[in-house]
Amino acid sequence: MYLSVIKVSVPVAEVVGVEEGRVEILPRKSVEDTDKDFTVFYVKRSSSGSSYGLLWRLGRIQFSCPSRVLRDQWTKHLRTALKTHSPLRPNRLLVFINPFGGKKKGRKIYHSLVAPLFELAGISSHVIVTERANQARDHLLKKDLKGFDGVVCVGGDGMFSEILHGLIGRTQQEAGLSENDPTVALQPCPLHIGIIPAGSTDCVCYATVGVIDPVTSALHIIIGDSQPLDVCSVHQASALMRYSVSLLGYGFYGDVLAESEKHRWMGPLRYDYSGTMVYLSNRSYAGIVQYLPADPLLSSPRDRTPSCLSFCAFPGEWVSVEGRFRCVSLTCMSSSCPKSPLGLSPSAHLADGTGDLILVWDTHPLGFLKFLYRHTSTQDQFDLPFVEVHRMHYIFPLCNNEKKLYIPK
Ligand SMILES: Nc1ncnc2c1ncn2[C@@H]1O[C@H](COP(=O)(O)OP(=O)(O)OP(=O)(O)O)[C@@H](O)[C@H]1O
Repeated sequence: MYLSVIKVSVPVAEVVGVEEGRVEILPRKSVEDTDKDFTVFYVKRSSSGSSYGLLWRLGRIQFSCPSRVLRDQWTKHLRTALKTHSPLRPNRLLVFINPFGGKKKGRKIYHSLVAPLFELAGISSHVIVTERANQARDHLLKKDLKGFDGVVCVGGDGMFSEILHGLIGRTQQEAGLSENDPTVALQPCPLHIGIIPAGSTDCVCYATVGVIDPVTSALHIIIGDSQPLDVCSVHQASALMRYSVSLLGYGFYGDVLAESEKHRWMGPLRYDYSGTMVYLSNRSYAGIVQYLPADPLLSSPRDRTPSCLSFCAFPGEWVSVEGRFRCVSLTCMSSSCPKSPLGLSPSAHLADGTGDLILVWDTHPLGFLKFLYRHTSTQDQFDLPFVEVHRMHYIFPLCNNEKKLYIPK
């Protein structure tokens, strides 16, 4: 008889938890309370599908010791090692669940897939299921947040945006800074935001984690992973309108997002429906766009580089363009999602202080359809004569009265 030995090596930083006995956590918890055994749970990279290594699962290895005393020593030392080697792991989290996001499965996703993992990792969580829009934002602006290491959002991009506004606003309030002044240097938020995807597009989750999968996101939160993000602020007449990390759109995308809000009852399908309706209306929009370009020697939207994490400022000259556009879009990240795997701007950086400005000049409907269609494949959507893309630091979109810049909620 041959015995095959499988060697598994796991960095301590990726151990999720240690339990006495023979224990199973997902899909259901089961415990066989034996004296000499213990189970180690860890982050296991899944090899399924195209997202190799991005999809994370809960790995599990059982160990048997010659005695209970030795078993207890092992579990004690492993738990201590987890504390000392992973100081960035959260201990206490504030969780907001939007029960109406996406396919309305937020509560189920959290309680069946995420809560058991948090419990295994020794994380205590205070869960709030929202009863109205902006409840999470208001809570973060006004309530006591002492003792929390982070905020978890169970929902989609709209819910993430609420939490972003709440945390940025609270941090500036406490620092005595005015968010209405576009020249003020805002304070970074001390609390991290974790996203458990349960929305319709989950674009922020996809662009930062690489997959839309609640278990993967929960494991990233547990081991204290973090990813800085550029946040763009939009001001009008000396007042803050919104913060955004993904798409700000004038023209086609702006209209699709605005239209889709009217058909929320359709769930995720509302984007396909609204996209078709707005495309069929075949509109173009007049406007003037002024922007401050980023240094092209440092990075460009077409250099196909992976995202960088450093801030790079460039004191360049303002550029102004005017005419009729199909759409003017600004994105601070690739804005990729399952419908558009490479996103609006595939080489956009997540945290370098720049955004990508995409100008699509007025063109015939079939040309525009070609541009839209290329977002669903790996074809270069910028390689069309009526499309321009620029990496920039600041923008002044001066739209005419026809349409306003659409800023997602
Ligand atoms: N209890 C609630 N009732 C109604 N609206 C809510 C509630 N809680 C949150 N919201 C609002 O619902 C909006 C949409 O939520 P969410 O982003 O979670 O789902 P989605 O719109 O389906 O997904 P995506 O934004 O990814 O397309 C958010 O703007 C949020 O402010």
